[in-house]
Amino acid sequence: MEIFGYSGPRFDLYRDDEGSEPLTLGDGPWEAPTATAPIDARLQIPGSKSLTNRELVLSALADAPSLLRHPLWARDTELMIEALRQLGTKIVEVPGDGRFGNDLEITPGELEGGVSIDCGLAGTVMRFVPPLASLALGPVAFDGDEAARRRPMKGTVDALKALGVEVRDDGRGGLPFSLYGTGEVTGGEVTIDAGASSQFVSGLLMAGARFENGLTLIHSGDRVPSQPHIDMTLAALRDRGVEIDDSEAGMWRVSPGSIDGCELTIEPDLSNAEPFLIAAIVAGGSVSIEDWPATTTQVGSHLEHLLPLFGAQISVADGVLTCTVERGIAEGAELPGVDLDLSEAGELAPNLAALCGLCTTTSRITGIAHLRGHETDRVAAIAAELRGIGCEVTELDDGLEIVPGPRTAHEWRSYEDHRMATSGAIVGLAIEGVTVDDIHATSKTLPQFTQLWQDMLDQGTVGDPDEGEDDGSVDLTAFSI
Ligand SMILES: O=C(O)C1=C[C@@H](OP(=O)(O)O)[C@@H](O)[C@H](O)C1
Ligand SMILES: C=C(OP(=O)(O)O)C(=O)O
Repeated sequence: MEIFGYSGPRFDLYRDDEGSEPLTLGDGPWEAPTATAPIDARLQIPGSKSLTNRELVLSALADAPSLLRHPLWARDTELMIEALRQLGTKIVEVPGDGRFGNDLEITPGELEGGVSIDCGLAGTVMRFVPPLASLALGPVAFDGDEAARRRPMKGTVDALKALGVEVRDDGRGGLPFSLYGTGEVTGGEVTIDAGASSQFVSGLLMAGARFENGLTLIHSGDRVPSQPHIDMTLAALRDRGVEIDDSEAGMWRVSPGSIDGCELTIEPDLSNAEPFLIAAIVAGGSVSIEDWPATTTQVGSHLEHLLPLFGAQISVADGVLTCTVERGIAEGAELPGVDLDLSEAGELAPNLAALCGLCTTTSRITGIAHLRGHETDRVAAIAAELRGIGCEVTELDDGLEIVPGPRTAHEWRSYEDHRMATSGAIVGLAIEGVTVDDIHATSKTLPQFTQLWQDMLDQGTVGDPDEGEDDGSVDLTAFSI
């Protein structure tokens, strides 16, 4: 096969049509369980996708080995591991404490081309790996799922071209494309429009430290979304000894220099905790998440102030966050709608929108125009699926207006999007007869989703005499994608 001049072996990860293992989880629609009583559950959530994939990239760019404990094992992170291995990084699984699968030992190597990278549908792979691959010697081809070819890539591609890296593509600025690294990048100043994704900025900044003159990245255009994700990148770089000046809005200066190796434990994915915490609001009762970090760069921590807008009480004690409501929606609680600007926390929008669809008055979610370039056009997908359960939904320029409706049974579509799949599970708690067409989409970041969901419901209900007999723990190492 050939991708813009690159011809060599093609990736075969996760591709049924090319002889890889068939995917097993989502055969046919999944019947979303309905809540029959308030829940009382305590859960462990596997590692953060955003932290795992940043630390993998930084470990590959570092000048010494790193150890990542509790990395996320899911499609997005396995694609990242495979991409970095192909580019010359040694990544070895080592036994961890057994809770979340193996840990990872990463030894950076000379970056080498002559490979083809499967980005799947992972924004972090398609936006973080090309800047790193521009430091390799030789051609590197990039492609991904059909849906990935529709995701914006222009910020990354334009920046690499402006930095003098030879990129061959069809001019759309999307996948597929090939780049031809010479083993070094001079660096310097480059201006891009990062309005479509913060990941353009994050990917360039991480590799920028390794450019000969570092990188001064300037954003021109409307506001960059997902600022907390950029802050996460800056923090991860600084923790590894990289100097960055971000004192001027829309400009980041990364000084050239080495990136330290390190040992660290990946926090649980707080955005993946979201549907479980929302389940308490829908079913009633409480859901607790273990190992909730006291301080974090994860945008999922915004749930601590977002969920109270829906009547939840949030408490954190001894590293456990608990979301409690006195009366759940499924028990008849009537929640007024909300007005939310989610420009910083777009990744939380699909599940919150599902909750808005179960409120009793109109909600507006704004600041999410860029979600049209996520795994699917999430603005359109949320609108279509909420209409399916009887809501009246208007697509706004940068968001959605949701007028709740009669809560009718519906086959909720996932659109290959993990967060669309989990939002179907949320509405299913309150509406009998909801099925999710492809719950397997959750394998992108949480292959254990259905088991954890069922476990949450089985753990015992408030006032249940059997509560406590089963600790309800799910073996998080037992599932693979
Ligand atoms: O850098 C990251 O890890 C992410 C950045 C955000 O991307 P966008 O800025 O494209 O929304 C977020 O939505 C995505 O889930 C993860
Ligand atoms: C937008 C998301 O993913 P990605 O990292 O693929 O952009 C997401 O997880 O909500």
